[in-house]
Formats: sequence, structure tokens, C-alpha cells
Amino acid sequence: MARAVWLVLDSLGIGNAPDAADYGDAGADTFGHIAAACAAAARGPLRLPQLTRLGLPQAHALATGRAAAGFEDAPAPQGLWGCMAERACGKDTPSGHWESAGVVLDRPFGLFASPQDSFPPELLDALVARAGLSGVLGDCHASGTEIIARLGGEHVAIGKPIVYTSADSVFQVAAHEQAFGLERLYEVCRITRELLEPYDIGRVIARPFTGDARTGFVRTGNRRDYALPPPAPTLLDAVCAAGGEVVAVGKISDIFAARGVSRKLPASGHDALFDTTLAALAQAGDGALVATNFVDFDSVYGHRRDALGYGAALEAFDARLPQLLDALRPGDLLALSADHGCDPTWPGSDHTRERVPLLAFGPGLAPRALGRRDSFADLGQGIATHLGLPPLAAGRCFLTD
Ligand SMILES: O=P(O)(O)O[C@H]1O[C@H](CO)[C@@H](O)[C@H]1O
Ligand SMILES: [Mn+2]
Ligand SMILES: [Mn+2]
Repeated sequence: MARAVWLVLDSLGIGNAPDAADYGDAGADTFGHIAAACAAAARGPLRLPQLTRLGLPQAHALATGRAAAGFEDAPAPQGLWGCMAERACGKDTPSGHWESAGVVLDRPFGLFASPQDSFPPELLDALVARAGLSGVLGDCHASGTEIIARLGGEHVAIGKPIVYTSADSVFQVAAHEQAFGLERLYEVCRITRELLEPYDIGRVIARPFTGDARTGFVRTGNRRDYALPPPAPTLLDAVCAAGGEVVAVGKISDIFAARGVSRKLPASGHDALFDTTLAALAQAGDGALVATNFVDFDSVYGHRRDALGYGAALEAFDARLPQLLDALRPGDLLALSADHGCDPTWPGSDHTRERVPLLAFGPGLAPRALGRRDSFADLGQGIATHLGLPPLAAGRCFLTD
């Protein structure tokens, strides 16, 4: 009986990719800079016993050529460990996930590059008309928490949603859950998704928030991503085609536009995501893939440039891993990876072009170094092999090669 669990630690880069300079990211190192910030702070060095057992700091040292602070004496890993560079252009969530699932994007997504007046006026005019809005606020590059602090009060007063973007291929819409309405926000996002057809934008993201100007505005767990569908069948489709079940936990279904997803299990917050993953695995049958995205690493800590918060979240994740490792049965494969970097010590608030870890573990799988690999697709190819599927279009199987 073969099953697979794939955990995406969203944004956990382990050092700049070979082509990072093309993205302004030479020297970015999400994991290394978090470790350094923790070691220099009163709290002391990062403690990640499980991830060290699986080979995370060792993969970081392989990617960068130097040990992260506090991990100078990391022992040999007990799993399969290596690092991967992204072949697709960009440093985006969809392209990172799709490539990991065997589909390498052969063109960059479209971008709204201008920091101010970012969206074409004809696009905004069409959105206002179709959605029956009195206008929009924002129309710029922004950090999502800063822009609701700045424009949330005006939004509540006059009812115009806040639209913004970033260095990623995104059109984000922030609106107050009560004052504007959650369903109305989702409807605005669905209309935007349609209107963006000529612009090749990876995702529209609904960013609901609550609160008031006096106590502050806070984003809720009701975020929803409206991604373009992957351009070709992915690992998820291959699992389904072979009769296996794909259980998508958290954001995974949205990122794949529900393609190849048998069951979608929403959850918000890393503990809930972990609990849901464990419950899904307990029920998963032969040939199943359980895939979970841990988004708070990126959304709550990476983009917010909170290195110590990111470190604490890694430690909390690490503390949950024994439950998952104990739940693995003979024939199970656990794979951990990331989709891009988001160095919390880097200027701005955007993602960073980095290598990511490829860690795998399973009962009876002999520990092995996997080296520096040149595509995220190696992860998906390895899972496909493990589940006995036909080879995917891209990727070198990390189990055999
Ligand atoms: O600043 P917030 O709203 O978290 O947005 C960030 O989250 C998006 C998805 O990762 C990125 O494109 C980035 O702009
Ligand atoms: Mn991501
Ligand atoms: Mn992000």
C-alpha cells in the first residue's frame, strides 16, 4: 500500500537561487537569515530537532555553502535531503506549486509593474461597472496589512473595495467582512478573474478583514485565491487518473484551481492545518496523496518581515512533526518542500527567488543525500514513482536518480 503526504512550507527558501540576481534577490536567504536573527536575539538559537532529523539545516548548508547560525554541528539526516532550484521564471506561489507537481511554466505570468496607478484604467472601469461599485481605493503596490491600516477606515465609510498588487502576479481585493460583505467580496473577485483574461495574471486574492479604525483592522482566515488553472495536467491529475484520492488541505485546492482535487479541506492557522492533515492521512487509502500548504510562514511572517515570528512558527511546526511521523505506515512517503522564498530580513515585502528544500522520509526508506537539483519538478516525479504512476512530463525522480 503506497500513500504520499506533501507538506509545502510556504516561502521557506534556503538561500538565493543561482539566477537570484535577475530578480534583485542575490544574497536572500529566508532560513539562514531567520536562524541568524534568532541566534542574535534574547530568545536564543532556533531549535528544530525534527526538521534537523529530516535534513532542513543540512539542505540549507548544501544550497548556500555555509551552516546557518545554531546549526553548525547538525548531524547526518535520517531522511532523504537536498535542495531544488525553480526552472520556471518568477517567484510565485502558483508557478512554484505547479512545477513541484510536474508542470514547468514556460512563460512568466503577467505583472502590474507600476508601483502607483498599477492597474489599467479600462480594467478598473470594467470592474466598477460589472460589480456595481462606486469606485475602488488603492490601485498601487502595497503590503496587505499596511494598506488596510491606511485605507480601511475610508473603505468602511464609502464602500469602495481596496485593490492592490505586488511584485507577484496578483490582483488583490481587500474588503471589510461586515461593512462590505464576504460574499460580495468573493463575487468581486470572481468578476475580476474573468476580466483579467487578457492580462495573464496568476491569481486574484480575496483579502477579507474585520475590526475598526480605533482598535485596528485585522485580516481573517477567509482569504480565497482564484488562480489560473495549471496549463497541463499535474501530479494531482495523475493521482486521480490512477484511481487515487487527492486530499487538498488549506490553500492547495485554490492554487491548482481545484484541478485534480478529489476533496478540499479548508483550514486556517498552522495547528488547524496540521490537525486536518493528520485526520486526512488517517482516512487516506491506497494510492492517496494528501497535500497541505502552510501559508502563515509566508503571509503572517515572511511578507510582514517578522524574522523572530517566522522562527517561532518553524519551532511550533517542528513540535507537531512527531505526530505525523508516528502516523506514517509502511508504504507511506512524507515529502516537505517550499514554493519560493520570502526572506523576512529583505527590503520591501515581496517574495525572494531562492532554492527550496526537498526533504523526504518514509518507513524503510534509507537516508540519502539528493544533492542540488535543478527543478522543483523532481519532487513531483518522486511522488509519482512512489505511487506507481506513469512518469510526469517533467522532473528527475529523487527516489531513483
Ligand atoms: O501583503 P499581502 O497582502 O500579504 O500580499 C502578499 O501575498 C501575496 C500572495 O503571497 C503576495 O503576492 C504578496 O503581495
Ligand atoms: Mn507561496
Ligand atoms: Mn506570498
